[in-house]
Amino acid sequence: MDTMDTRKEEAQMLLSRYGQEHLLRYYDELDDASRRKLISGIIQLDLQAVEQAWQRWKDSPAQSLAGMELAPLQASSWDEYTEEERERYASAGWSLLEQGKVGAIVVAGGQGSRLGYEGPKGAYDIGLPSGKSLFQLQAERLIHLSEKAGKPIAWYIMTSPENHEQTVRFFEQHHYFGYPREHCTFFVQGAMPAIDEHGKILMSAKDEICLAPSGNGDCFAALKRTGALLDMKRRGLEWLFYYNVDNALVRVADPLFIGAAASHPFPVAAKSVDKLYPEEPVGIFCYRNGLPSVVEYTVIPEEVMYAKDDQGRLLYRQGHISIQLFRLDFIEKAADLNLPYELARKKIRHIDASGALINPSEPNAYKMECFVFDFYPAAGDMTVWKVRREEEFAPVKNREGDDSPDSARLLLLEHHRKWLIAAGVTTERLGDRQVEISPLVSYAGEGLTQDVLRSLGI
Ligand SMILES: CC(=O)N[C@H]1[C@@H](OP(=O)(O)OP(=O)(O)OC[C@H]2O[C@@H](n3ccc(=O)[nH]c3=O)[C@H](O)[C@@H]2O)O[C@H](CO)[C@@H](O)[C@@H]1O
Repeated sequence: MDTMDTRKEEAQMLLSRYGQEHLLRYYDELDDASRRKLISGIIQLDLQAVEQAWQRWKDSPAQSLAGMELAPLQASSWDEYTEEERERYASAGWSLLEQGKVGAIVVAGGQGSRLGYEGPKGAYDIGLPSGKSLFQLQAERLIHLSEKAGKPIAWYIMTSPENHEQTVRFFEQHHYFGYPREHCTFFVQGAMPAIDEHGKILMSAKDEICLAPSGNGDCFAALKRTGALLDMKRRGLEWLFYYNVDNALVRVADPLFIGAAASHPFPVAAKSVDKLYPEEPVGIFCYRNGLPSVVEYTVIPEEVMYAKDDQGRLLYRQGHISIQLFRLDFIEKAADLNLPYELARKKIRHIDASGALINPSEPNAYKMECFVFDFYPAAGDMTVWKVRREEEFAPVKNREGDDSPDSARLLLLEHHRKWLIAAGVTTERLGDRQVEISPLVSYAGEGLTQDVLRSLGI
């Protein structure tokens, strides 16, 4: 028996243990190169994890809440602190930045399918007068802080197998937006197979398994696998600022947040906003069996979604905006935790048993993802600060309407208008002009002197 046959037999045995033999359905039709490709794709699958996720889902789709005691998580607001306290936190944050102890990680491996954009989401131009992409806005905010701090901020960019090359090329084409290249680390997350309604793994071609990025919860394990975690340790980082690629207003590496988190004993801190309405598509912060958690918006049961407190406000109103700080010792532990995979119903292109391509217009199968917030319980407890939505949260998720490029652009421009008014510019002088202020000029509205305003043509 030649080696190819042996490898096929190995794959067959493995597959039959998990009821996935159909993946070899086309094997005999394939040429040698395709056979090799298919077998190596099969060998790399974590079939046990697929099986576990499927069983869990089948037994109880809203599994995460079964048998759990739920309680709301209260968030503090910056407004509850005195000016003095806020200054103390901000200066603690600056001190950590000046010592180079804070890095930033952007999770940018997602597919952006709701936006209907094929490229990496961070490359998206939301139509600002400057034409800056989301990545550029983030890079310039970090550059601004690191110049003030006099220390570089190590920036880690998580991509997925399907958008890695495009992402790196985008950065190269734009000369890293002026970011010092040696402080920019790209690392690739993992992928998991898509499955159908019966838990069977789908194929995207006769020699190819249908894979999708395995969720942002892979970030810490991927940091470890790729050596990026070692890089963090070498640099002496103590905290990592985590954020979604799609928030046009994110205050990357916010010194106030860093200082506040570092002044508390917990290894995880997060920002939240008050939910606008019960069905708003954001996860909700809560305690589950006494541990800090997030219930994702896709699985919030109605009785939780609409529950009110005695003042008539939403009981579970702290919306998760995916802005976190993680202490490095926590990340090291988290990198070895196996988070459960959740199933998400999506439109997935694949081939059927006859080899015909299925290109669905409605969700037809499941992707498997693990979520970063599933690490929160492991922290024991965490601090959450409520921030002003109009200052820090402008997500770009949908093609149009709420949470779209248009809504994010308007929020950002409105925010900058407020900065100008706070700097003394009258509304008469501004008129209906839309002025965009470069993050290189101002990080959060500071520094808008008369000279700067003149240079902006105001
Ligand atoms: C799972 C998760 O985080 N959900 C949060 C996410 O929802 P949302 O529905 O946006 O979650 P997505 O999983 O689509 O994406 C969140 C972020 O994770 C990245 N990503 C996603 C999948 C993947 O395999 N790899 C990867 O890097 C995406 O590029 C994006 O930056 O943001 C909302 C705020 O805007 C929060 O209220 C949700 O609780």
